[in-house]
Amino acid sequence: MIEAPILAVRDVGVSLGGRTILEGYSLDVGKGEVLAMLGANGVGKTTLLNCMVGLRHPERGSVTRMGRIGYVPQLFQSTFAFSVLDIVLMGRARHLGLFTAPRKADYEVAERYLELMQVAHLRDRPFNALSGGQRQLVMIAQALASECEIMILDEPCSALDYKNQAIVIATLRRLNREMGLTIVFSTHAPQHGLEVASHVLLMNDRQRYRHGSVAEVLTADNLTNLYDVAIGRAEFGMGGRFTFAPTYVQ
Ligand SMILES: Nc1ncnc2c1ncn2[C@@H]1O[C@H](COP(=O)(O)OP(=O)(O)OP(=O)(O)O)[C@@H](O)[C@H]1O
Repeated sequence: MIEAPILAVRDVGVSLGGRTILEGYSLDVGKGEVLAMLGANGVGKTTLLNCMVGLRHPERGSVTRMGRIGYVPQLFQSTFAFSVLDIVLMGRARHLGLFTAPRKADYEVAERYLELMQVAHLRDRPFNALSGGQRQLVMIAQALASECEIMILDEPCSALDYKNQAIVIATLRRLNREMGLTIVFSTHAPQHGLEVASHVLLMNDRQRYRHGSVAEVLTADNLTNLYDVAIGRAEFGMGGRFTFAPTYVQ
C-alpha cells in the first residue's frame, strides 16, 4: 500500500558559494517510511537534510512538510554545561511560550522519553560527559519530546563503535515499528539501510540519484557505482541475511 506523503521534495536545487550543490532532486517520503540516504563525502546529504528540516531554504524547488519535524544533528556537543534532563527539556521549546518555564507536564514528557531511550539513569549527568552513543540516545529523546512526526537524523552513527551503532539502529527500528514514526537519516553504512530502512536514496552527484525501495535500489551494483569501489554482497547466518562488503585492494 502506498502511504500518503508526509514530506515532499520537489525539484530542489541548492547553490553555495556560487557552486551548484544539488539540482532537480524530487522525492516523497510516505508516512511511516524509513528513508536511508547514502552517498560519497561532500555529495550533499547534509545540505538536503537541512532543506528537509527547514534549516535551509532551497534556491530552487520546494520542500513540503506535512508533519512536525524532530532533528538530530551530527554528534552534538553542547557549549554549556547542561544536564541530560535540560537537553531533553529543550525539545519541549515549541510547546512553550517565549518566556515560559517548563511545566510539570513538560518534565513528565521528558522523563517518559528518557525512560524509553533507556537513559533515565543519566538524567542529572552533564550532557557533555556522556559517551557518543549515550549522547545520540539523549538527542533522540529530545526529538521525541518535541512530539515530532518525522525524525530526521544526520549520520546518527558517525563516530560510534559497533555496539553503540547497534543500539541506535535498533532504537530507530523500534520507534518506527512500535510508534509508526517516519524517519529519514543519512549514513555511510549500507548495512544500516538493510537493517532499518524501507526506502533508500543513493546520491550519485549533484543531479543524479536513485530513490526507491531497499529491495530495488540497495544492490551491490548500485553501491559499486555510488562509491566507485568494488562492493560485493555476502550472505551470512540463517534466513537469507546478507551484507555488503567493499574490496579495498584489487
Ligand atoms: N557554507 C558553505 N559554502 C560553500 N560550500 C559549502 C558550504 N557548506 C557545504 N558546502 C559544500 O557543499 C557540498 C555538500 O556538503 P554536505 O555537507 O551537504 O555533504 P555531505 O554529503 O553531507 O558530506 P559528508 O558525508 O562528508 O558529511 C560540499 O562540497 C561542501 O564543501
